Amino acid sequence: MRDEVYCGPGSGKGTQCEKVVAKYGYTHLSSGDLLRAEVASGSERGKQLQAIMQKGELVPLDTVLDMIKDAMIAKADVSKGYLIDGYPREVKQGEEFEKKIGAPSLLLYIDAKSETMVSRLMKRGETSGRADDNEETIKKRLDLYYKATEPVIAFYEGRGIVRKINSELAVDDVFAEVSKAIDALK
Ligand SMILES: Nc1nc2c(ncn2[C@@H]2O[C@H](COP(=O)(O)OP(=O)(O)OP(=O)(O)O)[C@@H](O)[C@H]2O)c(=O)[nH]1
Ligand SMILES: O=c1ccn([C@@H]2O[C@H](COP(=O)(O)OP(=O)(O)O)[C@@H](O)[C@H]2O)c(=O)[nH]1
Ligand SMILES: [Mg+2]
Repeated sequence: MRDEVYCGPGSGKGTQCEKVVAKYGYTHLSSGDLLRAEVASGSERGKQLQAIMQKGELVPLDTVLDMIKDAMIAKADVSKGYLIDGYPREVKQGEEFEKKIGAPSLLLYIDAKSETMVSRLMKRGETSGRADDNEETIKKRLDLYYKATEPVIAFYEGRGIVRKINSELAVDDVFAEVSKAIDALK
């Protein structure tokens, strides 16, 4: 079983994923976290990634797919299922994922207004230390989200696996809706 959590920057996907892992025990893979771990390692590849992420652009498709695939394989023996956070970022990435790995069973679309996403990220930026939590990069991330990433939702809507969840509510109320969507799979 494989779920994807999907939505704009700052909509709260990381927050909801943590709660899903605590309740359901899935293996959480955040493409953004995997990329940040590579940056933190100080490797040559990490330096190139940092430059892309600081600008709010997308890292090449194969790089991210390889990282996700390696992380999935590393957990294959013990995993109860995978929760993939913030991926695919563009339709082509989703197509490649299906060719190399498989099709997801549920797509959670955690939806918030763009003003909400911006204000959450600006607030998070006060303490996160993330190089991309600043006004200029947030604007680019949002633009790219609407241009490249939102079409991914339409792509999966055609398969009937999208569950849209309003994340303007308090965290626990959002999670109640997320839980319902996951329980409906069983
Ligand atoms: N009020 C409210 N705040 C939330 C909710 N979910 C997340 N937040 C806050 O919004 C900020 C962003 O949440 P994250 O879970 O880090 O967002 P994300 O979607 O993972 O964002 P990226 O890491 O940029 O992809 C955090 O500082 C949270 O405290 C929610 O449901 N309600
Ligand atoms: O599949 C991915 C996931 C992330 N990123 C890069 O990593 C950054 C942070 O991603 P994350 O999901 O952590 O945060 P978001 O942009 O959703 O706020 C993005 O802006 C991109 O530069 C990427 O290129 N491909
Ligand atoms: Mg996150």
